[in-house]
Amino acid sequence: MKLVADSHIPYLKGVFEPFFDVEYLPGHRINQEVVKDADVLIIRTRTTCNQDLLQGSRVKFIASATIGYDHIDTQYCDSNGIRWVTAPGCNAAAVQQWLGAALVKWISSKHLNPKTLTIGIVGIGNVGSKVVALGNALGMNVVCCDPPRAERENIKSFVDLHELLKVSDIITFHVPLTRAGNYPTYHMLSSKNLALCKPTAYFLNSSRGGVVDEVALLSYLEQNPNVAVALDVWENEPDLNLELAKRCLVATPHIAGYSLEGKVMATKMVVDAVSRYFNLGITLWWPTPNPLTEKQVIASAKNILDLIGKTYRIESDDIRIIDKDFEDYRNTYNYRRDFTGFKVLKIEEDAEKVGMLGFELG
Ligand SMILES: NC(=O)C1=CN([C@@H]2O[C@H](COP(=O)(O)OP(=O)(O)OC[C@H]3O[C@@H](n4cnc5c(N)ncnc54)[C@H](O)[C@@H]3O)[C@@H](O)[C@H]2O)C=CC1
Ligand SMILES: O=C(O)C(=O)[C@H](O)COP(=O)(O)O
Repeated sequence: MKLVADSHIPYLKGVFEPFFDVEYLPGHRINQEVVKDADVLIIRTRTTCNQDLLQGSRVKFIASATIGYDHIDTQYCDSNGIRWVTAPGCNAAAVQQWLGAALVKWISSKHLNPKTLTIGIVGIGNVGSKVVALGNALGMNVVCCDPPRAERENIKSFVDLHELLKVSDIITFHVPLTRAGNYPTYHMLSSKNLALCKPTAYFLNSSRGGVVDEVALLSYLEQNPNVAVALDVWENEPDLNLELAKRCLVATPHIAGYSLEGKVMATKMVVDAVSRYFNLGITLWWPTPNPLTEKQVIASAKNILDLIGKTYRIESDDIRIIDKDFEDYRNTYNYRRDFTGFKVLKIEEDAEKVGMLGFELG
């Protein structure tokens, strides 16, 4: 059997060679020709798995080493007997850290007190829940919107999107990109919705580019100079809306999820999934040596904001200073450690909140 894998999934090489003919290719080069005699695909966001790619192939199993799956035509797969899986939650802590670092940058540049701010979180899944914890740890007023969950779980404390947009100082999106269903997210930050927001708000998007209408956001920014924006995801990656990027406080090339922990976990989840599906007997797989066994040590921090800043300087990933193109930067990224990769020896304030964010205190 043949397995085709994205060559930029770390720690995968060697794992499946005893069981399959394995071919590694950059995600965008996994095309119909390559896939036609493949049985398994292990992919990232860079391979669009739809009828064009899959029709006439032998593929029966697709594992994506990602949280999001808008690059998979799930309907086509389901109706053609192709099983597909993802890696839910794998890099949620990395996105939480990106968000934290983007908040630190805004709060410190404006000399704000986090305790006076309301954070509106859209999408309370694996990532959104970690952002709730972050907001709570910073003493913010936290407002949540997730209509699918509110409906399914009868949650009364969630508000609707319009309400969230009106009351929030910080508005952050953690939803899948969807164009159909009862609650589509495509362009949910539209010019109509922007008009409801405070003219001093901070908008953050680390979910998918299409969630924000970039044309509407740019024009809103031009009319509201006190608005701030942090974007990690873009409508036409890797082609950027450079005008919008120029006006952002934070502009990064889709690396919010790029922690060492997130990447190891994503690979582990796809390895386990392929092993289970094909009964390969690979159990308790971790890379050897496991790069996560050693934590990085932070000797001391003043408070949570200082601690976050010590784990990640988001400026270093700014699209306007990096000397590589978008995809090259991602493909050669030096995966950072997220909060779970740090041990904190001493913190002057907020010690009781450190554990809430996944740090080890010791
Ligand atoms: N920038 C990056 O590197 C990364 C981006 N992502 C993106 O973040 C998204 C969210 O990730 P997770 O939290 O792990 O996904 P998740 O599936 O755990 O949670 C998504 C939540 O959004 C909710 N939702 C769906 N439609 C909604 C709507 N119209 N309004 C409000 N809420 C809605 C769902 O009910 C669910 O609770 C992923 O789908 C992915 O596209 C994920 C990881 C890394
Ligand atoms: O997990 C997701 O969803 C993401 O957006 C990833 O962080 C992006 O990862 P790649 O598959 O593009 O490496």
